[in-house]
Amino acid sequence: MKTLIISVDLGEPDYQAHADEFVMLAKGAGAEIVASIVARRARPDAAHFIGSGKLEEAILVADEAGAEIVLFDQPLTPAQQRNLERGFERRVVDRVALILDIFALRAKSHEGKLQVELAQLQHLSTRLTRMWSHLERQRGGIGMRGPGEAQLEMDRRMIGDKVRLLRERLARVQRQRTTQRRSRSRSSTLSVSLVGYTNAGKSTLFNALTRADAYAADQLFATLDTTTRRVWIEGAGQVVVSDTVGFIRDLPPTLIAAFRATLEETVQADLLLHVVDASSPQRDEQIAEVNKVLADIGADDIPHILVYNKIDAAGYEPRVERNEHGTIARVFVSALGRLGLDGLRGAIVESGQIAGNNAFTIENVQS
Ligand SMILES: Nc1nc2c(ncn2[C@@H]2O[C@H](COP(=O)(O)OP(=O)(O)OP(=O)(O)O)[C@@H](O)[C@H]2O)c(=O)[nH]1
Ligand SMILES: [Mg+2]
Repeated sequence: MKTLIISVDLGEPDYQAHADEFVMLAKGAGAEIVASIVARRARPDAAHFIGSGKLEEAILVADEAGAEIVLFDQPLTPAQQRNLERGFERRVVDRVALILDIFALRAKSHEGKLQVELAQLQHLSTRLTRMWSHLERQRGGIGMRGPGEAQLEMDRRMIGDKVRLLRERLARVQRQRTTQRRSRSRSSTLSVSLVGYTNAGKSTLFNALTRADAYAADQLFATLDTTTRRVWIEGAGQVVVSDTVGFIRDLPPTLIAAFRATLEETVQADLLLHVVDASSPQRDEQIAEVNKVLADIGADDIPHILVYNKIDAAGYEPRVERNEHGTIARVFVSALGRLGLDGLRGAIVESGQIAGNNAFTIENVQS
């Protein structure tokens, strides 16, 4: 779809990196970018986010480029979105809706689809509610009780019903998953979750780690989400490795809420491999962002290793770094170039012994 991108430079030092990331998001959603516009502002305008002069300019650009849709690189208030749509006479999609859209595209499992749909409806319903309360102030005025109001009330009720239905279905799916997880944790297999910023290379690393032992019996976990595999690692035995959803700056709260159950699966892991794109200039900011979400879902006390990936592009050699206590803190690898993977396996074995022993003790106490 022919797309106009509007990004806003609010004077942040890493504006360019944010703008580049948004272009990646847009392309990920299937946008064909035919034009882009940068607006520089000290602070957002309440009505349109960008100033009215800039808006006029952007409308001209959109017309000339034949843009069918406008992607806006910021979260918009419902009023801003409405005003912009009126000006452009096109659909305007903000950063939050774009992220939700990509999740909808990518969701494969039944549960994932339900979670995204729930987040989308909740995003939509806040917009409806505000439109509604805006009208409510005018209630009683002559001519204000027309079909528009009835339509809104109907939309609102329908969304409410749908949200309730989705919640019930999700609860059912999640109960099943908890049962599966319990039977898994009863066996003393070590569970390792790959977490990290989106595009850090988690899936590539997941494939590199699991395909190396492709003979391992996948069928045992046929009922699990496709992103979990069982592999044999010399010294650790059977290890359950999970690839997880990537994190991103400004992850919409509705999405975190909807995905809480999936994310909480991470909390159940014995060991986290926090995958970092070592070649990104934004890597420290991305590490902080991931740590924030981990803390948010209560996973910040799980033993973890920072895996500096893409060393081929960053110019590092494979190596294993320990902290001042002698514990492995960072492992440098290239998932794509298959460098440093033995070092990583060794780190999993070593860290897994500490983490796994703890898990094992707790299980012994319980039984
Ligand atoms: N140069 C280089 N590129 C890599 C390496 N590992 C992964 N990539 C590339 O990085 C991109 C993202 O890789 P993914 O494995 O999809 O990243 P991810 O963390 O799973 O991303 P999300 O699923 O979006 O969160 C792909 O184009 C990979 O080919 C590496 O070691 N070196
Ligand atoms: Mg991935």
